Amino acid sequence: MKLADLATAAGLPIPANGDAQVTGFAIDHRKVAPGTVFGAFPGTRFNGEDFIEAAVAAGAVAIVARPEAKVEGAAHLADAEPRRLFARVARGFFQPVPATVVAVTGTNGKTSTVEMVRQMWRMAGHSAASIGTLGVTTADESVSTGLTTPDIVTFLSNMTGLAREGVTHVAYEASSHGLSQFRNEGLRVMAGAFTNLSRDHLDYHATMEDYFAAKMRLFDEVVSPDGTAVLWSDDDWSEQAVEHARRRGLRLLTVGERAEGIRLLSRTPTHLGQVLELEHEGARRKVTLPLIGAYQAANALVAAGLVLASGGGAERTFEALGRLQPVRGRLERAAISRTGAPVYVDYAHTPDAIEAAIAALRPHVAGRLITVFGAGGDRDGGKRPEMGRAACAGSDVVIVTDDNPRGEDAATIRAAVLAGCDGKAREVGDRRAAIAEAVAMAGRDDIVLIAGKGHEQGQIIGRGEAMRVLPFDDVQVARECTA
Ligand SMILES: CC(=O)N[C@H]1[C@@H](OP(=O)(O)OP(=O)(O)OC[C@H]2O[C@@H](n3ccc(=O)[nH]c3=O)[C@H](O)[C@@H]2O)O[C@H](CO)[C@@H](O)[C@@H]1O[C@H](C)C(=O)N[C@@H](C)C(=O)N[C@H](CCC(=O)O)C(=O)O
Ligand SMILES: Nc1ncnc2c1ncn2[C@@H]1O[C@H](COP(=O)(O)OP(=O)(O)OP(=O)(O)O)[C@@H](O)[C@H]1O
Ligand SMILES: N[C@H](CCC[C@H](N)C(=O)O)C(=O)O
Ligand SMILES: [Mg+2]
Repeated sequence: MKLADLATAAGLPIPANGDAQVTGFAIDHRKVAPGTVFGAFPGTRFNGEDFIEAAVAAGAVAIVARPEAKVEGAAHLADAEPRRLFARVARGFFQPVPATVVAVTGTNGKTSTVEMVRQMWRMAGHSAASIGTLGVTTADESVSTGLTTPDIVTFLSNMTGLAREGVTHVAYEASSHGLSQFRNEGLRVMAGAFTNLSRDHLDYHATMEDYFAAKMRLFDEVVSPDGTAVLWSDDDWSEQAVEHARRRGLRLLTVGERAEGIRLLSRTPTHLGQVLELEHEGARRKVTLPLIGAYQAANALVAAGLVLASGGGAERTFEALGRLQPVRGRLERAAISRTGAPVYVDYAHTPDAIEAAIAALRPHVAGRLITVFGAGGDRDGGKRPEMGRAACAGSDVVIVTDDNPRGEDAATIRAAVLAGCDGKAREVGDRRAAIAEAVAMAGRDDIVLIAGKGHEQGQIIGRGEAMRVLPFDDVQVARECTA
């Protein structure tokens, strides 16, 4: 593909070396080969502009960078927001892409929702994939990418790879980091969903308003102008999210108790799931969801909204809700203790999520709810006491332990969590010992909740060069402790 063609498609003037063949795209200069378009972005640790010379020496034919960057020996594709321009230029190169793409943003529920959308599309006979925290998941396999939102080159090449394998439908998770760094765009997004907003990542975003604004880029810019916004209606931020979608002229599909699109009339927990009464386009429906918890009902309904917004028929879509499979590490029943207490593993790692996970289990607890959790290092420190408060308010016994201390002192993190606990929690730093203690004390009527790591396979210790990942899997450890 010629550089001139890509420039024209991106609405740019044709560069002097427009005849150059483009062979690939890179945002890391170490991945530049002859014919690469290199994106040079100022980042949090490095300034990519420092590597422009090296990229040109390695054969880059064009550099996407801010106007003030110094570029010699290659075309300078300039924009004040070079990450956005990079996505726009790359979209011409990464072809084909799946025809039906939808995205989900929100503090909690993204992974669950994209996975449910994938399952429902598959039930409708489509070749579907999801991309997010669990990696790239298709009907056959799940391949981890390390981050929730991979970098833009990985994102677009995954899309092309999936399209070449025949995948026609993709649901992806749009994290606030990903959205603010333009890591996931460059293709037509038919619908976008908003699940909720609550405290997280205030180490990266200055205020909740900034955090919300980052998420709203999904409706302001990423979803196609003729697309649909699917909005959970019952969150404190829902109305403002509706405003963003409306201002952009997107079609609206609200979902929830206060919604007009898919209205949740009632929700009745059963032993293994819940019965939902819904109203959609004037028709009342009863759905038996084989998953517990209000939060899983919310995610399932938002998923249904996305399936409808991408062309799914109502009958089939609502019927599919009854056949959803559990999402890994989200209220996953990992084991039953020797006394008969169920042990659940959940990925709750924000105050709101801990509250939601506890609320999901409460109707099923006859005795005590025993919660084991910790907070991650090198992440928003302010959420720690709030997580402690949420856990202690809703549980009968709380054990505070470690969860990926990363570059921080684990005891200091635990102390910050315990500061929200009013002396109600005990502290067991070693996560395996903490889980063992919870399981050992659980009687027949009790339930154990192990929160924070969900599907994760390791305990991250140290930072930078010193970082190590010690194998750790809450589900497996729960099984070992109950064996
Ligand atoms: C804070 C943050 O989000 N950083 C992400 C960001 O890095 P950055 O742009 O700041 O990169 P940088 O290291 O400062 O380098 C700047 C530029 O120079 C380039 N460079 C750098 C060094 C070099 O030798 N040569 C070179 O070309 C880099 O490729 C980069 O383009 O862009 C990188 C590529 O897209 C990401 O890998 C990186 O994620 C880091 C590793 C990370 O830990 N991110 C987490 C916080 C994250 O994004 N998490 C969210 C999920 C959060 C949630 O919803 O809970 C996610 O979406 O995964
Ligand atoms: N709709 C929801 N409302 C409140 N809490 C939720 C909701 N959905 C999920 N949660 C909580 O958040 C946890 C993580 O869910 P999930 O992985 O689907 O979210 P995510 O948005 O992908 O998270 P991350 O930002 O880490 O990628 C769940 O285990 C649960 O505790
Ligand atoms: N996407 C989230 C995952 C957090 C998971 C939790 N186990 C932790 O390490 O805090 C983050 O990177 O902030
Ligand atoms: Mg996720």
